[in-house]
Amino acid sequence: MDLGDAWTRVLAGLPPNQRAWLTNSRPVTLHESTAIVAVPDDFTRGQLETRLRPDLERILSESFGRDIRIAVTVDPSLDPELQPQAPTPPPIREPLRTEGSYQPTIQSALTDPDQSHTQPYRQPAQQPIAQPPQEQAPSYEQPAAQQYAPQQNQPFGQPTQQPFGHQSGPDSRPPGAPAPAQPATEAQGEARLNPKYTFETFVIGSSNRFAHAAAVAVAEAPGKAYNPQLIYGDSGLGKTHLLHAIGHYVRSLYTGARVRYVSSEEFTNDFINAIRDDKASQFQRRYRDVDVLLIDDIQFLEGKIQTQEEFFHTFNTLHNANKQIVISSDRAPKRLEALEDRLRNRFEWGLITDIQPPDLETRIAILRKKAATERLTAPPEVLEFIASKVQTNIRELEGALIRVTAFASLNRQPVDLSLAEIVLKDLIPEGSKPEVTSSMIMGQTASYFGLSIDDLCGSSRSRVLVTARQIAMYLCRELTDLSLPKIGQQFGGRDHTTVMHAERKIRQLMSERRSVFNQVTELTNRIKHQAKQQ
Ligand SMILES: Nc1ncnc2c1ncn2[C@@H]1O[C@H](COP(=O)(O)OP(=O)(O)OP(=O)(O)O)[C@@H](O)[C@H]1O
Repeated sequence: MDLGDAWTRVLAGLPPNQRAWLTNSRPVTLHESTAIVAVPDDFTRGQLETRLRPDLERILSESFGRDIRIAVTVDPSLDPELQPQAPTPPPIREPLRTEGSYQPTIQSALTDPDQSHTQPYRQPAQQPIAQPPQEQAPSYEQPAAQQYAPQQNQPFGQPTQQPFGHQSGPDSRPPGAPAPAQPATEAQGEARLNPKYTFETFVIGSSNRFAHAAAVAVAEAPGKAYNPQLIYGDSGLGKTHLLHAIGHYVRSLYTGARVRYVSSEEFTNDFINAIRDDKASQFQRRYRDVDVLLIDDIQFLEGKIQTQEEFFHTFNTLHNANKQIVISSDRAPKRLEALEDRLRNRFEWGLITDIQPPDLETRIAILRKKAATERLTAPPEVLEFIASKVQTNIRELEGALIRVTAFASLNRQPVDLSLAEIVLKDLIPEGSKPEVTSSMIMGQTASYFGLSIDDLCGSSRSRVLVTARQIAMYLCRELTDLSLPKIGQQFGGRDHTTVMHAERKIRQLMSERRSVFNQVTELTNRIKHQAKQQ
C-alpha cells in the first residue's frame, strides 16, 4: 500500500465533521514510520496535531500494519482561495506559495541518489525549494534569497539579499558575493552560533540525509515547515552542527530574525539563576521573544521538573505564535522516559528525524572537507585510513585527523600512511572501546603534571596550571561524550565557552609545540590504559 491509498482509507474512515478538516490536505511522503501531511494553514495544522492525530495515526497504522505517526507541514498553496483565478504576470515567488514547496526537498533528499555527500551545499541553494525544478536555477552569484519575496504576516522581516553561509567567514564567500548585512561577529554573538557549523560545511550522506533535508526546509520556512523539528542520534554525529546551520541560514534569509541557540544545560542554569535573582521576566523574554529557538541536548531536562515546566510554557508560547522550535536529543522522544508526557507529546507534533553513524564514504568526505576548511594537508589514502579506523563518532574522527597532521608538522614529515598508523595505534586500540570518564582524565592529568584535582578546578592562572587544565578539558572533549557545559561544571563550574577555548587552544598548540603534543599523547595512553583496567 502506498501513502496515497492509505490516505484514501483515512478519508473514508473518519466521520464527516473530522473529514472536513482534511479537504485541502495532501499526503506528501512516507519516511520510515513518519507520514508527512501538508495542510493549507496553521489553524488546520493545530486541529490535526491535537484533535485528529489519534484517529489519523490509528487508521494509517492499520493500513500499513505497523506504527505510523504523522508530521504536519503548512503549504499555503493548498488553500483554494490562493489558487490563481486568471493569468497574471509572474509574481516574485514566496517560499510557501508555490506548488510543492518543501516536499521536493525532503522527497528528493530521500530518493535522489545523485544528491550525494560529495556535493557541496551550494546545490540546494541553486535550486531552492520554492522553485519548480523546470525553472532555470540561478547562479551562485545570484543570492538564493533574492528569489524570496517577504511573506504576508512575515514575522522575520525582509529576506536579505544574501547567499546563505556567508557567516562562515570571508573565506567561504565566493568571489563577487555581497557582504553580510550585519557584521558576522555581532550576528553570531547574539544568536550564539558557531561560524563553522553551516550547511555548507555539513556533509550529506545516507545517515543524515533526511535530518539535513528537514533542517533546510525548516530554515527556509521557519514556523511553517515542521514545528518542532526534533533531531536525535548518538553523540558526535552532527546534531549541534545542524542546529547552528539552521540558525545561520535563517539569519541569512530573513534580516532581523531573532535566533537563539541554547543547550538544555544552559537553559536550566539560566532558569535557576533567574529564580535566584528574581529575574523571571527577563528570562522569559530571552527565550520567548525569538523567532527561532534552537535547543540542544533536551535529554538533560530529564528529571528536572521545574525546568521542564518552564520549558513547557516556553514551547507553548513559541508554538502558538508560530515561532520555530528545533530540538536535539540523544534518544528518540519515546525513550526520554524521565521527561513529562506532555512535553514528549509536544515533541511528537512536529517532525522527528534521526542521524545514524556515517558510512565509510561519508566519513571520508567529512575528513576531506575538514582538511580543506582547516587547511590541513593529508593524501587520500591517509584520510581513508583514518576513516576506516574511527567509525562512530565524528568528533573523534576529526580529532584523529588533527593529531596525525599535528604530528607530521612537528616532525617536519609528510603526512603518509606509516605516520598515520603510528599516531592512531595508541589512539584507537583494537577491540572493544573502554569507557573513559572525566575523573580518570582529571586524575591522570593532575598526577602527570604534579598537581591536585583542586588545582585543576581552581582559579590559579599560572602557566603550567592553565596548560594542564586546558589539556584535561581537551581530552574530556575528545575522549568522552560529555557536553561543553558538563565539562565546564567538572572544572569548578566554568563556562562552556572556556571549554571551547581550551579545545581550540590545545588543537593549535599540538601542531606548534612538540612538548604539548607529547603530553597529550602520553596522557591519552595512560588514560586509555587505566580505562582498560577498570
Ligand atoms: N555531516 C557532517 N559533516 C561535517 N561535519 C560534521 C558532520 N557531522 C558532524 N560533524 C562534525 O562533528 C563534530 C561533532 O558534531 P556535533 O557537535 O554537531 O555532534 P552532536 O551530535 O551534537 O554531539 P553531542 O550529542 O555530543 O553534542 C563537529 O565538529 C561537527 O562539525
